[in-house]
Amino acid sequence: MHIAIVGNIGAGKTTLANKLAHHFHWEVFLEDVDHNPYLKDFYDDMPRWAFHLQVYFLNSRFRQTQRIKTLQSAGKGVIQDRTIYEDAHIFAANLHESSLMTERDYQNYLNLFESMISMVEPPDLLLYLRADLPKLIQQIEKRNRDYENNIKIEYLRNLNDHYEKWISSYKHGKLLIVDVNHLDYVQNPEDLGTIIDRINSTLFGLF
Ligand SMILES: Nc1ncnc2c1ncn2[C@@H]1O[C@H](COP(=O)(O)OP(=O)(O)O)[C@@H](O)[C@H]1O
Ligand SMILES: Nc1ncnc2c1ncn2[C@H]1C[C@H](O)[C@@H](COP(=O)(O)O)O1
Repeated sequence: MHIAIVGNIGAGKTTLANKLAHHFHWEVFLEDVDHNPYLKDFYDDMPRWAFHLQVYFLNSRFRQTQRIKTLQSAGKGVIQDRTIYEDAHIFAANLHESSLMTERDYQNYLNLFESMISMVEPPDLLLYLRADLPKLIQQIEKRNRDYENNIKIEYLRNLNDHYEKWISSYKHGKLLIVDVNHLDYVQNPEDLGTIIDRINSTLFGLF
């Protein structure tokens, strides 16, 4: 079983991924953020580092999908924090549309993505955490990563627009949309329970 959690920056993916992995006793696959050699530079100068960062994320995410495949073949359950689909359909697409990545770099990136995606298996469940801008901003501030302090509201809004468009056309498998605007699964166990019930219901038809 493979559940992938998707959503904008600060939506609560990592927090939920850890909680679900603990609940189901499954392995968790998180993003390569702390050791990412481009992320800080990217936030300082997006046009300069957009292509480098996208190639880095694409490769690290692809390697992750191959490790997930191996675990799944061994009958293990996996929770994944963010997917390779988001790199291309959300982040790279947004950078290109915002003129922060050149046409030449974007086409080069897309060709690479197309070569890789044929070897990627979609998750059994895609769990989209939908959050409005105030919630995202509040949680990005709460997390307080220094390089994210200057993220523009416009950037988050554009990403949210891309998420909504992508989710509305997602056809690779089961999809569960959870509105997290009024959920606090950090403080309230009932809120986590509600999400787990919805996952069980979508995946296994329980409840
Ligand atoms: N539903 C929630 N309610 C309250 N706080 C949350 C919730 N989800 C996440 N947080 C907090 O918001 C911050 C960002 O969450 P995180 O899981 O790192 O988001 P993401 O991985 O989507 O970027 C963390 O400090 C986390 O504890
Ligand atoms: N593909 C990406 N392009 C640009 N930025 C990205 C990409 N994937 C992740 N990120 C950024 C967004 C955040 O600053 C960190 C971690 O993501 P988070 O949603 O907080 O888990 O990396």
